[in-house]
Amino acid sequence: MGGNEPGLGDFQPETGRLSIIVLGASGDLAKKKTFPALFHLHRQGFIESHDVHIFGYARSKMSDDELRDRLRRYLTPGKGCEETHDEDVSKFLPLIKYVSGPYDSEEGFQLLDKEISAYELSKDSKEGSSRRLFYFALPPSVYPSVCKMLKNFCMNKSDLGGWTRIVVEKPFGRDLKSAEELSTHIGELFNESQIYRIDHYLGKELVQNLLVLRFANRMFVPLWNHTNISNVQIVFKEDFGTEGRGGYFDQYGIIRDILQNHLLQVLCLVAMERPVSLKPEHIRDEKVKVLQSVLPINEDEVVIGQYEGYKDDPTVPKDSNTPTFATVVLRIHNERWEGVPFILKAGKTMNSKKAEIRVQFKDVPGDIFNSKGKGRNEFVIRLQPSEAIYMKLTVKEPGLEMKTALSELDLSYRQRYQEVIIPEAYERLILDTIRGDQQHFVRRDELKAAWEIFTPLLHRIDNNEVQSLPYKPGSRGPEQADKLAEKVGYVQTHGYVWSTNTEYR
Ligand SMILES: NC(=O)C1=CN([C@@H]2O[C@H](COP(=O)(O)OP(=O)(O)OC[C@H]3O[C@@H](n4cnc5c(N)ncnc54)[C@H](OP(=O)(O)O)[C@@H]3O)[C@@H](O)[C@H]2O)C=CC1
Ligand SMILES: O=C1O[C@H](COP(=O)(O)O)[C@@H](O)[C@H](O)[C@H]1O
Repeated sequence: MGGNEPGLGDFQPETGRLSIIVLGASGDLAKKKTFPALFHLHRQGFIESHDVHIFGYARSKMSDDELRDRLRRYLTPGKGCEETHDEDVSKFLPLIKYVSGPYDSEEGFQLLDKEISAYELSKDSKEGSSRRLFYFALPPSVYPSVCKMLKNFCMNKSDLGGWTRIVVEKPFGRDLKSAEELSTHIGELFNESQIYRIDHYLGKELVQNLLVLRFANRMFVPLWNHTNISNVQIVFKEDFGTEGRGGYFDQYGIIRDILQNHLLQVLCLVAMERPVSLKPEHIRDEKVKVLQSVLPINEDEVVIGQYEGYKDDPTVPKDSNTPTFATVVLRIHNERWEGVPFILKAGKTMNSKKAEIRVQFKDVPGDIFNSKGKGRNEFVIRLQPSEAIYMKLTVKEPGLEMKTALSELDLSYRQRYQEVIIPEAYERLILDTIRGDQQHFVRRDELKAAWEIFTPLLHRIDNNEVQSLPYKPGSRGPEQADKLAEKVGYVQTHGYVWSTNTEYR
């Protein structure tokens, strides 16, 4: 296969030029996420002007300068880089060249290859030593034709230590069958080691911290199981709706958009066993085992909802049953997690914007302080906004009396790491792709196992056999969802006040 991947152990220094090709360069993802991530990598010196060229490819007709002008306003200064920003932008934008063409035309991709080769040769790069990274900022419907075109016309030629890698975005299929068809198709053209299935939640700072927290802290090791943990919630909330993306969103819904990928990936990292090492395959092996241990979803442990006003969007069908909210309880059938509900919850147009993992511990047996009902121990990892890790503990209230209260051990990143710039998820993941590290990407068997979990439920929703309940924009979602969480064991803390600062609420 053109563009071989060196195997572990036969490392070859990378000397060839790097071309990063953003397919779908005129689109939303490209301008909001992909190009800004490349800009920040360039600004920090992770990709350098003498070594890299960036190509945008899309159907729209425009010049290099038109694309650069479009992108300019999305390139925001990093923390502390305000003064050099204009200079940073003026060094970055000239690296971008635009090629226009359809996604299924030989001529378009031949032209793209010609432009990439011309750049490589202009830099004295030997044929076969060049590195080509194709980023699919595209709808999945065109993946098959684009993969075929790349394979036929745009691969790194021969085998002098160069490579060709593709980064594919979600949605990767609509269900098990379509995802497997897509995987088979792409798998016939590219090796698994060339395919980087991106899930940007795996690039978030606190998601990357999960393995360290779990496996580098002795105090968690004996506690992390069904003997001590009552339930785990993994929550994603947005306080805005589909905002003009209604037509797109309606084909997928919140389960395909958030639960099947982002929240399930987080669940894997919370629930997996200790990997043999940090090698990508060892980590991914353990994640697959978790997914394969998830029991079929019980519909009594599902609440789906749709916010009122969703169907006012003219691109959404008037009879749509697509959920914009879902709470789904997953149960992992293994020695560690038997009996512990993993409550996955996601919603649009909710009362707040946040993503967090909340591990709730069981009540203390033989409690002598009568503290039951005042709140349980919780270990909370807030992924966003304002990254934080905190632990809710029962302590003695200061004073002469022996009264207990809930307080916290608090690691707020903004206070603790004041000078640190936390990289954007996309920045980190693109850099991983350049470095050939697949640890934070989804392997084919993981993807399959993830679709196996949700496909039966999704088909029933698609067939209107499970109904979305209405909920008010700005609310907590259908009240049945809170009732479900309570039924499976979550105990809400009443009256706990952490701070008067409303920023976090
Ligand atoms: N370092 C930091 O930044 C720290 C911040 N804090 C802040 O203090 C505040 C309180 O902390 P904490 O208790 O952890 O978080 P919250 O008060 O946000 O929520 C506690 C839990 O109660 C749930 N809940 C809220 N209302 C209801 C309801 N009506 N029915 C059922 N469940 C409900 C929440 O669910 P849901 O997720 O669905 O809303 C969440 O799981 C938060 O704003 C938190 O961010 C606390 C400690 C440290
Ligand atoms: O993948 C998606 O994620 C975003 C939310 O990402 P975040 O990093 O801001 O949490 C969501 O808005 C979008 O619907 C979904 O497709």
